Amino acid sequence: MMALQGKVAVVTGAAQGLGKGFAEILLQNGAKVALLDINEKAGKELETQFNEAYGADRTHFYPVDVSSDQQFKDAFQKILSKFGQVDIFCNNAGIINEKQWEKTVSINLCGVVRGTYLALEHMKKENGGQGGVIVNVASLAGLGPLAQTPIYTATKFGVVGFTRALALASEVANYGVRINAMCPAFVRTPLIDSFNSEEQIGQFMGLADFTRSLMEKFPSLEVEEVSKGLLLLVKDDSLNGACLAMMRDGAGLVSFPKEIPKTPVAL
Ligand SMILES: NC(=O)C1=CN([C@@H]2O[C@H](COP(=O)(O)OP(=O)(O)OC[C@H]3O[C@@H](n4cnc5c(N)ncnc54)[C@H](O)[C@@H]3O)[C@@H](O)[C@H]2O)C=CC1
Ligand SMILES: CCCCCC(=O)/C=C/C=C\C=C\C=C\[C@@H](O)[C@@H](O)CCCC(=O)O
Repeated sequence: MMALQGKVAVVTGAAQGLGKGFAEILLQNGAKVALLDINEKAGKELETQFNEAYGADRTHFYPVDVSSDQQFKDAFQKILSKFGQVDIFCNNAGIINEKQWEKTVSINLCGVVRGTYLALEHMKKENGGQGGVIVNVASLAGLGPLAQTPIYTATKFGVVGFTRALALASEVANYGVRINAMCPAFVRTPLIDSFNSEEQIGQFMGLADFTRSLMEKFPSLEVEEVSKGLLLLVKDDSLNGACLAMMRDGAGLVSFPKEIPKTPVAL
């Protein structure tokens, strides 16, 4: 089990919702945490709140839009200057916007790739790094489709595929870095109200009742429950390439088939 005392973590989308919960559980377990978010006001307020609760200088906020390569790189350098190292990197920032779908891809998928490559470059043993762990936040919609949000679904499938491929690369090439994904069902944060917003859902607003019925099948989780899942993926040294599915009736590591199950067809 990885001990978190003295480790340095980075969490994107940390100003509210799941990111805030992830940052807090890492602080509670002894890590120092760099908070990254596009929302400067909420981020700075959270920095003050966390430093008061967990000790001065345990947390620092960096304003970053994860769709900007430059902002991400600049912030990473500043984090290294302040904290000296990065051991844990949680790519959590994500949005739902089916109308501005290229923006959604740039944040939800490209943002995860940007953060992961920055972290990997620093952590990889072949670069003289100390190893570490990366956790990418996908969704249950990265394992099965959410009809109302095809672009969001595509980005989350992308996060799962990217995480699994890179985890395999890390194992084969011995990077010394573990890369895992989280796939929670609905979680009580401001994001779940998106299904009712024409601005975010656009042409798929007619499917709101379909999402509502899915929410009855998968009742909302609390941020604190999902945060325990992050802690498991960070601490358990045996987990690389793991996808943790989380639902109200239980959490579990997803078993992916070694062979593709298929029904034969005549060609
Ligand atoms: N709430 C839910 O039901 C579920 C959420 N997720 C995923 O969890 C992650 C976090 O979502 P929530 O906390 O629910 O959402 P949220 O909307 O409450 O928080 C998202 C945070 O990300 C920040 N953010 C947005 N765009 C950004 C950008 N370009 N650069 C940096 N920060 C940015 C926001 O300012 C906000 O602080 C997302 O990746 C989401 O897809 C996964 C499954 C379920
Ligand atoms: C519109 C609000 C979205 C909030 C953010 C989010 O990512 C929430 C996802 C929640 C659930 C997605 C579920 C998708 C499920 C289906 O594809 C289903 O077939 C998966 C089956 C899993 C099972 O074991 O039953």
